[in-house]
Amino acid sequence: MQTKTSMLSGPIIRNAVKEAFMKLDPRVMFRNPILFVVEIGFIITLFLCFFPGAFQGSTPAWFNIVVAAILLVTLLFANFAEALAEGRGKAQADSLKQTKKDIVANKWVGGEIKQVASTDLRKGDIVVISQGEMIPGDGEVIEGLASVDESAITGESAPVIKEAGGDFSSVTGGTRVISDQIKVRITSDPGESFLDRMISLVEGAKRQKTPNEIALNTVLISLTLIFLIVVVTLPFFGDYLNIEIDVPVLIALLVCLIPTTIGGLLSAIGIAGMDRVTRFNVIAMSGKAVEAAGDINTIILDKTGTITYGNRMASEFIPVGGAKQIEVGEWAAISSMKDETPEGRSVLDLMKKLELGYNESSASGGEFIEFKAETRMSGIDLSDGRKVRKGAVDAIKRWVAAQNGIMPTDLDVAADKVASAGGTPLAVAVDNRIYGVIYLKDTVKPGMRERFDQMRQMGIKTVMCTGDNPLTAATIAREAGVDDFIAESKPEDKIAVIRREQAEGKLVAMTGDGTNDAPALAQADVGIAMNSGTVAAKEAANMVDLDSDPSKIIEVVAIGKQLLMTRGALTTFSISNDIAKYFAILPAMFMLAIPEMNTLNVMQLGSPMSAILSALIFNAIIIPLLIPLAMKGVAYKAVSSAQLLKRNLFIYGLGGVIVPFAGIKLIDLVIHLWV
Ligand SMILES: Nc1ncnc2c1ncn2[C@@H]1O[C@H](COP(=O)(O)OP(=O)(O)OP(=O)(O)O)[C@@H](O)[C@H]1O
Ligand SMILES: [K+]
Ligand SMILES: [Mg+2]
Repeated sequence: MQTKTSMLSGPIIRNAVKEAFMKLDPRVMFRNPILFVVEIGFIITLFLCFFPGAFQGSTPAWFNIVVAAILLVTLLFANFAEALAEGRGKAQADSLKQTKKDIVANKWVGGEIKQVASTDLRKGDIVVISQGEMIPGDGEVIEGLASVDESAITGESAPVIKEAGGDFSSVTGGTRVISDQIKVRITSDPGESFLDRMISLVEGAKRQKTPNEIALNTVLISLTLIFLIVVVTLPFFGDYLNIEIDVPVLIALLVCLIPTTIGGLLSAIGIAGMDRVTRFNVIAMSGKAVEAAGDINTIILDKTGTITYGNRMASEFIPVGGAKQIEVGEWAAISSMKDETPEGRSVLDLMKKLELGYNESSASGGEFIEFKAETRMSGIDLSDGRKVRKGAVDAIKRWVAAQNGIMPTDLDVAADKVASAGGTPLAVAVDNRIYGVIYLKDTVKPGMRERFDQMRQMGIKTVMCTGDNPLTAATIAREAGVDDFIAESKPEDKIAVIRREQAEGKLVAMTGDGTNDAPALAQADVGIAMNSGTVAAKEAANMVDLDSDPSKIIEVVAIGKQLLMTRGALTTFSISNDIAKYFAILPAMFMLAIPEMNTLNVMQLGSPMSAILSALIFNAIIIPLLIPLAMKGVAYKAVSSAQLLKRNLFIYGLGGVIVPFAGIKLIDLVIHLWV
């Protein structure tokens, strides 16, 4: 993202203060029933400030004024928390909007270029973009190759190559072509582009409560209702016992008992969680996706490029069946002349490094066979009829066997040697003869084992899916420390793994970038597409990683977990707080009516009135005090959910009881000087 808005910049705070007042509008307040109850309490006490005797109460006017003031401040604090969380998103949206300028697009109509406004482009339109021009909308390159500056979207200044066909064909509106020319088919209608979606997401325009949030809200509202009923019926008991209970005191009791703390912070926690993902350069299409990430049981990972660096480089030609090393190199090179994959290019690099030559002209007139994940082979059909292939050893064996070829006895030994070192063996064959093996070297990224250990401690299973052979897969799986692996898998096998896990009731996350990953990305509960990937992948996924770093899935899960933990911790804290306040206020209430009941004053508070006001003040100031925690998230540790629950219940449950006792006592010591 272009702007990394700091957490608390001046304008954001100023704006949040203003918003806090605007949100007092009952029509806005109504959406948060807990705070709405507080607002009604405020209105009643405000009325009592002017007509203290209206409900035959005996509390003095000054007491009513102070209660009304504290209630107002409580509302403002809660509104401020939400506005602050929203503010950062708005600031980001503003800078994105600047990227989204209306420009003139060169539309390709019937072989001619027509200039139209970018806002008039529709799905299916073809546009031509040349060096220096802005790409007018999201689309897919259908012709040509260009380097594109995507820094406006990704914040990454290095240009990326976009070309027709393959996994690097998608372009985003608002990015700039910095060399060459491409023809692009537009894939989104006005207002529905990636940038549009990003803006409305960070702006919170589309922010909907997630199912988890709705469930928690329902519990909190039920609690509020129960306390409301309890408090409303109290005066009747009072009448029966001949005790007069004043309305402002009842309101103070109610506000202290209902979960105002979590009610005030709940939406801030949700917004901040999404914001953390955004700052991490991942665009989540919904809050639900972020939460689902926190509940993930299984992560499906690619081997190449995710667990390993993925720059698989040819490092050795190993001859088999009596062939010579130069022959292996020669055929490997010929099969790679038009193979634009990193693997293919590395074969030609190795030839240069070994100073081996080959007859390039023998390929002329031949038909190149592109690498496909389905066939796991690439090569060329020469004009003289010979067919040259390189590819996964089992795939080449099958291809050669189909032509009644013979298997060199030392082939498996050579392949296994490469595979057991964690490398990928590619067999090289011409028609029915296998010449040897190319050793593709790849390295496991550092720190993977620690990350997978953490995942395991969190109770998450990691499954590596790879098109590679079982031995290579096993070696890398062991080295990286994943729980399980699937070798020789075709793209459709990924979707099968996901379905199998989901059938066991598990939530599954995966990353992908190709069009053939799209169904699996859609099937997964959390699908993270790489920004460099195809339009299909990005549309199927519910998150897009702007940095195109597939291993980020691990952090996204951590952020989701942290969001759920923060919500749980603050809910626990809020509810145990309310219990503590009960012990401060209830005795005070009865003492106010029957001064002889001093034994009830367990907290030894100064006077009944200062007890009530202290509890109410504490109830208000705990909200801003917890804003940093709500926004930053609780400290995160990789342990199982059960352990987490125990730990959080202990810290936030016990803390939630102790902190208000201490806080209320402290406030009472100060205000008792006057009250
Ligand atoms: N350029 C290529 N030419 C021929 N065969 C290749 C080429 N690239 C890869 N292969 C073979 O095809 C197999 C599948 O490749 P693919 O890229 O689909 O999966 P992978 O990279 O091994 O696994 P992952 O899913 O972890 O990325 C590889 O294991 C390799 O044996
Ligand atoms: K409360
Ligand atoms: Mg791959």
